[in-house]
Amino acid sequence: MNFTEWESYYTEILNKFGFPKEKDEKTALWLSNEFKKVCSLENRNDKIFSILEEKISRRPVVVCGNAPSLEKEYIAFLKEKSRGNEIYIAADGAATVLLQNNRIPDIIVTDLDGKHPNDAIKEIEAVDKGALLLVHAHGDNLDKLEKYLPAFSDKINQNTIIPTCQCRPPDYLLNFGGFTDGDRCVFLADAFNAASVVLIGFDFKDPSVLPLKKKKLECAEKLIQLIREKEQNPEKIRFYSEL
Ligand SMILES: Nc1ncnc2c1ncn2[C@@H]1O[C@H](COP(=O)(O)OP(=O)(O)OP(=O)(O)O)[C@@H](O)[C@H]1O
Ligand SMILES: Nc1nc2c(c(=O)[nH]1)N=C(CO)CN2
Repeated sequence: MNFTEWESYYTEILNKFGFPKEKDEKTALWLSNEFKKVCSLENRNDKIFSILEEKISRRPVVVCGNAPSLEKEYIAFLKEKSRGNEIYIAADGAATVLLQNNRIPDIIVTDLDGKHPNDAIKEIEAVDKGALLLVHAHGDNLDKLEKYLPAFSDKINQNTIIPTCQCRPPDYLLNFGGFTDGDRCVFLADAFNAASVVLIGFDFKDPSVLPLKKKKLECAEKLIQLIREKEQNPEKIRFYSEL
């Protein structure tokens, strides 16, 4: 979804959470400047788009959310449903769970704000092993970006680290739509025309989450539903429980 289409959903989310747009824009600009220091803007978006297209287009995709059910569903998916040719897109802390199960995610979508402090360290490890990292700027993660971005500095120039935001994107940043890391994985797969998307590790009724996370998960559920309704083929995006 491009920004023009995304903007009305974005405004609704800002109002729902009381997040100021200016704070999102400030972090996005900071991230843009970090990229400006080390790489040229010329042809950059073309390169990034072709990298993502090569990874995702016409491929079966497994999107991994980080609900407590993730590990069990991953093991069951591998045993019972996988054809062995899927690419894995992990939402933030889901990357840690995949790594613990000997799977390097192909792509990680993160705001570096996962529930375990170790998640960002594991994401750095996954990038060293070949994962692409979509690193997200929003109004409440500037501190995390400042802390962890230096660990990726040698990769910024190699198009392995792709900066994203939820506001209107400044130079270098991309916005495919979506809010939480998990639903943004689905927006990404949809933007690059995945052949199919299976979601594992999504539990919108998880009783263990705190109220703010619960509210964020409500948004994630609605946004995933929105993408599913836009899809001409209703079978294309399915939760594990629907397989
Ligand atoms: N029950 C759940 N608990 C946590 N995450 C879930 C759950 N169900 C789905 N998810 C998805 O997994 C993603 C990754 O969650 P994680 O807790 O690792 O990161 P997070 O940085 O806290 O997520 P976010 O910042 O997007 O809220 C979430 O963005 C959400 O979309
Ligand atoms: N400003 C702001 N934006 C967000 C936030 C957040 O806490 N603040 N959290 C998100 C997913 O957790 C996504 N976007």
